[in-house]
Amino acid sequence: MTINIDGKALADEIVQSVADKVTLFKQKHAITPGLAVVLVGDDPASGVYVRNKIKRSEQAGLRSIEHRLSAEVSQAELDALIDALNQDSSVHGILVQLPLPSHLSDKKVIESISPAKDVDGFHPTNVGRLVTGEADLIPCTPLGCMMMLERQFVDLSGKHAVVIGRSNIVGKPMASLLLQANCTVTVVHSRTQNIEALCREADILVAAVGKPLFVKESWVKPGAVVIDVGINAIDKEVKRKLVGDVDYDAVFPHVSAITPVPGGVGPMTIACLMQNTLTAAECQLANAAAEQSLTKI
Ligand SMILES: NC(=O)C1=CN([C@@H]2O[C@H](COP(=O)(O)OP(=O)(O)OC[C@H]3O[C@@H](n4cnc5c(N)ncnc54)[C@H](OP(=O)(O)O)[C@@H]3O)[C@@H](O)[C@H]2O)C=CC1
Ligand SMILES: Nc1nc(=O)c2c([nH]1)NC[C@@H]1CN(c3ccc(C(=O)N[C@@H](CCC(=O)O)C(=O)O)cc3)C=[N+]21
Ligand SMILES: [Mg+2]
Repeated sequence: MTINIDGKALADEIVQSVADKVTLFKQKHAITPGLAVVLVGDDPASGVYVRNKIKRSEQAGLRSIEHRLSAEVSQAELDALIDALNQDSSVHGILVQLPLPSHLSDKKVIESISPAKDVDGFHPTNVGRLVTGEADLIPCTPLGCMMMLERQFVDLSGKHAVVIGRSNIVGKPMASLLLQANCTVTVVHSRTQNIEALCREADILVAAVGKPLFVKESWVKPGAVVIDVGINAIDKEVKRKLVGDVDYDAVFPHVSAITPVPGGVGPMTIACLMQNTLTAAECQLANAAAEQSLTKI
């Protein structure tokens, strides 16, 4: 019997546990953790994502602040906004929705966010800490995938994990976390030879390709656990439909567990964003307290 890994249900649990911790945090410090989301332009696909973020922030008891900028905003204007958010002590987390329009630099923006407020975990400082295993802020999508895997396995140690995709936001951090969890990790990408055979070796297969229904049943080892990160909008009889990078129906009978799309990794990403916002607020308060006690000496 194959298990459908219900990301929505697990996300509900995580958001509830964040909400409980936020209640305690507010009682103790009289501060509400704040998350600032910056959206440039109006990409229709980001609409649902942003609505879900706002809904989840409310459930978690966080303050969510939105900044919607025109698609024509200049790099200097965007830099000024991020600077202001870095300075604003009521903002604990900053997320700039990527990718940005082509006249703006993703890299420049990522590097301008204070590492302490970088709830995406994309700043080079946080990427370095992730690789050395000492990160507080871990990229939300890979973190959500790890939580689902940890539910599925007693121990990830020694499992062969194959990650399809090597982007900075999903594939690379995912590979780092799996390695940290003592998996043997293979990363495959568009230049990989014999990709199907490599994937068929996987005990854990993580697909982050961005190609609808890319992974077929012949790509999976019987009994494998499959995590489908892909979110691809396809048009089906006028209605927009979301499908993953994995051909769920074809793969399902052969594997021991698989995440659906929608309702899998997506909701977990947002739940982890809530958790990272609380973590960021906790770390900022602890750092402020440490600085205070230093100035007293
Ligand atoms: N559920 C969630 O919360 C999130 C979902 N996503 C979704 O995950 C998917 C991946 O996102 P992201 O990592 O940003 O995508 P990118 O486009 O940045 O990266 C895709 C990766 O897949 C590889 N790839 C592309 N084509 C092939 C191929 N034919 N064979 C093998 N490898 C290939 C690329 O290889 P190369 O490097 O050689 O070009 C690249 O490394 C998308 O569908 C995205 O929408 C993304 C973020 C969050
Ligand atoms: N700085 C930055 N950080 C990100 O984390 C980031 C980003 N930019 N840019 C875009 C991608 C994509 N992404 C998604 C998160 C949740 C869902 C999600 O909740 N999906 C729901 C369904 C949504 C629907 O119904 O359309 C699901 O899969 O069930 C989708 C996509 C985060 N990203
Ligand atoms: Mg760009």
